[in-house]
This record gives sequence, structure tokens and C-alpha cells, in this order.
Amino acid sequence: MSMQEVVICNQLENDLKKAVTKSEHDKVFVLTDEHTHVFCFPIICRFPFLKNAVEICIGVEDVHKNLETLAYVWTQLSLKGATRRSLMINLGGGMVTDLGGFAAATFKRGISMINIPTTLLGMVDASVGGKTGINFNGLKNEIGAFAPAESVLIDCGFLKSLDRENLLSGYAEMLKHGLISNACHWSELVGFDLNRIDYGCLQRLVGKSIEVKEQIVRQDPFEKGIRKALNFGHTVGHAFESLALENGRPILHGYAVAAGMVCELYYSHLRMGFPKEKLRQTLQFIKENYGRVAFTCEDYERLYAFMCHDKKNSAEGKVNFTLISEVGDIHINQTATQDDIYDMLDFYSETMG
Ligand SMILES: NC(=O)c1ccc[n+]([C@@H]2O[C@H](COP(=O)([O-])OP(=O)(O)OC[C@H]3O[C@@H](n4cnc5c(N)ncnc54)[C@H](O)[C@@H]3O)[C@@H](O)[C@H]2O)c1
Ligand SMILES: O=C(O)C(=O)C[C@@H](O)[C@H](O)[C@H](O)COP(=O)(O)O
Ligand SMILES: [Zn+2]
Repeated sequence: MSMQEVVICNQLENDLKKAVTKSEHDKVFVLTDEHTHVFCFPIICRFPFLKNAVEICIGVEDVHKNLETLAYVWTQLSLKGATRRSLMINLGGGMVTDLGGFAAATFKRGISMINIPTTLLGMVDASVGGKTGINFNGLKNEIGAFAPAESVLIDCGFLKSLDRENLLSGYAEMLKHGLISNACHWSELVGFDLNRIDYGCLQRLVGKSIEVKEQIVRQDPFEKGIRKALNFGHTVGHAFESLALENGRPILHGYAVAAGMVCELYYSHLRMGFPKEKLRQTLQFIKENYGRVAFTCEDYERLYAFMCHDKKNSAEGKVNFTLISEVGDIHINQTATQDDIYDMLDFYSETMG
């Protein structure tokens, strides 16, 4: 897989102009959702080199990360004259870069794309590393492709209009990057005051977080091995997210991942000896900032069924987990039984109140 260029922008207009010029194209399309259409598109549509760009706007959030929206984007590309030489700019959060990335990867077998992430989660995680896709059959990212954007442009200025819940959602993936990297990075993240955000400090942490992701993706772009570390918290997290979507009460991805990390850190402690004090501090941070994901023991069977579809699984009946024995000491391809999983869910309920 070709490596993408991640640019921390000094001046968005210049950096985007360079990225657009680098990618030979006949026509530019900009994919937005109904919020980035209002908050972000006006910032870039005035750039002279985008004066003929065609905007395609889709509905917001994961309820729209589906086949119907994907077909709508393909249709718009087709009706509005896209060719294999056209360029797509995905302007939005992870929902837009995942779906837009997959639309671009599949339209006429693939057109070029640039990601401009506008959420914290998009900046530190979704826009980087080439995973694209949609939810299908009630399962997260069930259909997709590894398809990196040519360039990813990071401009934290977009965060000014982002609401607190979505900021926290992105922060959960940063915390994941801390847990799988090193104690110093983790300690800075759990010490960060999310009630009085220091945006200068946050911007520096965004850069560090992207480095953690890029360093892992570079080693294993197609998730054959170490990239499974980036899925820490997601075996259980995706099950929480799928259950909430199914029940018509969607929760933000990062909140589901934060809850998933509580379960998987607890299991890391039991199975791998992850230190008790670091477990306590991380749980405390998550409890204070993210609250509790709603489920009861009547949901355990359904949650387990979702986990049986996790993409990391290989043998039937065995659910695959990434665990850590210390901050940064990663153990991929660990498995847990149904009883172990129910124990993790019990622990979550008891600890999170
Ligand atoms: N491909 C990957 O590696 C990867 C990694 C992590 C998450 N994901 C996926 O990303 C998705 C979640 O992404 P997300 O958290 O960015 O959510 P999102 O894209 O749904 O955006 C969250 C909300 O913020 C709005 N928004 C976006 N930018 C804004 C801005 N600058 N100002 C105001 N509002 C703005 C959006 O319209 C939306 O309402 C999930 O589908 C998840 O599965 C993918
Ligand atoms: O980049 C990766 O690899 C990740 O696993 C990052 C995750 O944060 C992200 O949510 C990803 O979309 C999960 O992918 P999936 O393969 O578990 O669907
Ligand atoms: Zn994630």
C-alpha cells in the first residue's frame, strides 16, 4: 500500500493547493456532510483553485455510513461527470473519510483522494492509515477496503466549531494511542484536563497521536499483525456501538471505544498482569469524562454475537483481542471465551456504576 503524506498545516490554503496540484486531475469533488457543509466547506470553497469544485453533501453520523449513502455518492459522481482522473476531497469526520474514502476507492475502480479531517477523531485516527468502509448488516465497517488518501491535511482550526462530546470521542482514540505507545505519553493523556482544554497542548498531543498511528501502519498496513494494536478496545467497543445503533440510540464511536477499553484493560490485567495502579487511573479518567454506556445483562448474548463477527477473529467460536501487559507492551491474537467476555461486561457494570 502506498504511504500517504500527512501534513500538519501552517496555512491550509497553500498546503491544500500543493496537495491538489500534486494529484493530477480533471475535476475536483468535495464530499461534506450536513454539518461540515455549514462549518467547514465555506472555509475552503473560497480558495480560487477550488472555484469549479463540485460539492456532494450527505447526512450526518454513523446512521448514514451505509450502502444507501454510498450509492448516493457513486450516483452523484457519475451524474456530475467524474472520470477516473477526478479527485475527491473528503471534508469531514471519520464518517465522511470512511465512506468517501471507500466511494473513491471503488468508483471506476479507484480515483485519487485527499482527506481533510474536521473532527479530533478524524485527525488522530480515521483519516490516517487507509482503512475505509461502511457499516453493513448491523456490523461496523463490515464492507470496506484499505485505500489511503494521497494527502491528509491536519488543521486544528476546524476544531473550533466541534462540540464537546465529539471532542471527547476523538480523545478516546488518543488515549488508546497512549496505552499502546509509552508510559510518558499515556501519563500526559490521563493528566490532561478535559474540562479546561489547553488547545495549544492539545495540538501538540494530536501530532504525537498521529505519529503513533503512522508508525504502526507503516509496519503493517494491511493488519496482518501489529496493526491489530490499533484495534485495542474495539472488540468490545464495536459491539457496544453496534448494539446502540441497532436499538436506535447511537453512541459516538469514541465513547464506545472508551467503554471497550475499560473491559479490555481489565482483561489485560487478569490475563497479562497489566499494572493495577495504571488500570485504576485509566478507569477513573474514563469514568469521569465518558460516563457509562447503557446495557444490561439481557444484552450480553447480543453483544457476544457482535464480537463473533470481529474482523480480527480467525477460528470460529474464538473472539480475538489485543491485550497489553504494560503501557506499550502489546499482545495481539489473544482470545477470550464467552464466560471471560461476560466477566468483562460484569466488571464494566460494577465499576462504571
Ligand atoms: N478508518 C479508520 O481508521 C477509523 C478510525 C476511527 C474511527 N473510524 C470511524 O469514524 C467514524 C467516527 O468519526 P467521527 O468521530 O469523526 O464522527 P463523524 O464523522 O460522525 O463526526 C461527528 C459529528 O461532528 C460533525 N462535524 C464534523 N466536523 C465538524 C466541525 N469541524 N465542526 C462542527 N461539527 C463537525 C459531523 O457532522 C458529525 O455530526 C466512525 O464511523 C468510526 O467507525 C474510522
Ligand atoms: O486503523 C486501524 O487499524 C484501527 O483499527 C483504528 C480504529 O480506531 C478504527 O475504529 C477502525 O475503523 C476499526 O477498524 P475495524 O477493522 O475494526 O473495523
Ligand atoms: Zn476506532
